[in-house]
Amino acid sequence: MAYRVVVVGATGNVGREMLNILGERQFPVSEVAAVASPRSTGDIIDFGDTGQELKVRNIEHFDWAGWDIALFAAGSGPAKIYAPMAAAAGCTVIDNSSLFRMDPDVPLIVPEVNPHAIDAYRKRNIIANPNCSTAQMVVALKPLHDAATIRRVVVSTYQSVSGAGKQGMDELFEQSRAVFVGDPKEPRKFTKQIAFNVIPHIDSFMGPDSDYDGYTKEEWKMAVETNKILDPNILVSATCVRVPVFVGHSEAVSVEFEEPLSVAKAMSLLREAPGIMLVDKREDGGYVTPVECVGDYATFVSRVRRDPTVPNGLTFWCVSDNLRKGAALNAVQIAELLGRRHLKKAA
Ligand SMILES: NC(=O)C1=CN([C@@H]2O[C@H](COP(=O)(O)OP(=O)(O)OC[C@H]3O[C@@H](n4cnc5c(N)ncnc54)[C@H](OP(=O)(O)O)[C@@H]3O)[C@@H](O)[C@H]2O)C=CC1
Ligand SMILES: N[C@@H](CC(=O)OP(=O)(O)O)C(=O)O
Repeated sequence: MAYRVVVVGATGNVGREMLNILGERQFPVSEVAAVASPRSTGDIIDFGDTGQELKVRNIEHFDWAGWDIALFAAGSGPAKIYAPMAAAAGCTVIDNSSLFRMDPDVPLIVPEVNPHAIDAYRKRNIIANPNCSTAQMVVALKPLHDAATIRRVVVSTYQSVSGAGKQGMDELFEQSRAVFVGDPKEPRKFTKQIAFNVIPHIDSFMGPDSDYDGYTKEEWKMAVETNKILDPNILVSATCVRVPVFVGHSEAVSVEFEEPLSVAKAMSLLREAPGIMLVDKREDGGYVTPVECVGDYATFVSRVRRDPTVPNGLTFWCVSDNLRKGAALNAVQIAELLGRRHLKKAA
């Protein structure tokens, strides 16, 4: 037995990676539907490297009955309309948007960190996938938190333009060319020039009624999602920055613990932890950069060192493919977890 799986937003950056990863991991599918907006109805796309082609279906006319799992990567607007529709028809939704993440009746899952929380999914038949920057950070924090209890995290992100979808990638490409040939380089998707620049602004600004006044929503999401996934007592202060990299988010993470944790112990825990690849040689090139993580499943951790400015502190660098662990891979891992723990339909 196998599942009937819908990929919503199948023509986008994340949707295409979902199809790739379903194929790569040989997820047990009996049928896959590629669904997107009416703009792409009838387009033909590949089901990863399986050799199968899929004709894109219009979400507005899609019949959710009889489908087992829907992986949504179309943003909050379509999720608000269609995820409850799919869920009510008996199709379990795994949604990549931020819409349901903080809903107390919707589990927010990173399988390496809080797999058991998935058991509450039946309340709404919806499971949320975290923000891309949160996902890679909590995978790295989990083994360290288990060993020495994290009190506070200060993180700065270096987020690639693919986090802003196809339009973000096109803007970096076109602006880079425009800089060289002297054409105008007006920002469209981003607030300022992204080519050869960095922008300390991702998502909207939080208002004065919030504890996070002056932070952006991306920075707030990193804090509250870490609390929901890992531990509500961890304090998180994030600064999220868009950088001119196509794929791969990087993070400089400083952690304060309740208990002492040596660099050697932290490295040994990270080496053994699921989803982590420790690459940490204190020499030229002994660390991972975003272009090196593209297409990989792992969250790469490098440059682990003691933070001498606090009693029990460590600082590290972490890099991951935001379209994979930050979105599509994590969603497929959730589907695998759901299958193992609840659906039990596949062989
Ligand atoms: N990129 C990332 O790192 C992360 C993304 N996400 C989430 O995934 C979503 C998709 O991201 P990404 O793939 O990068 O974005 P893209 O812009 O590359 O793709 C958007 C996809 O959504 C589809 N879509 C847009 N509007 C509708 C609609 N009204 N009904 C049905 N489908 C629609 C598009 O279809 P069409 O081609 O027909 O327009 C396309 O397939 C994001 O909005 C976000 O919620 C979450 C975490 C990380
Ligand atoms: N905001 C992320 C991608 C994303 O879509 O996040 P969210 O699903 O939390 O809105 C980025 O720009 O890199």
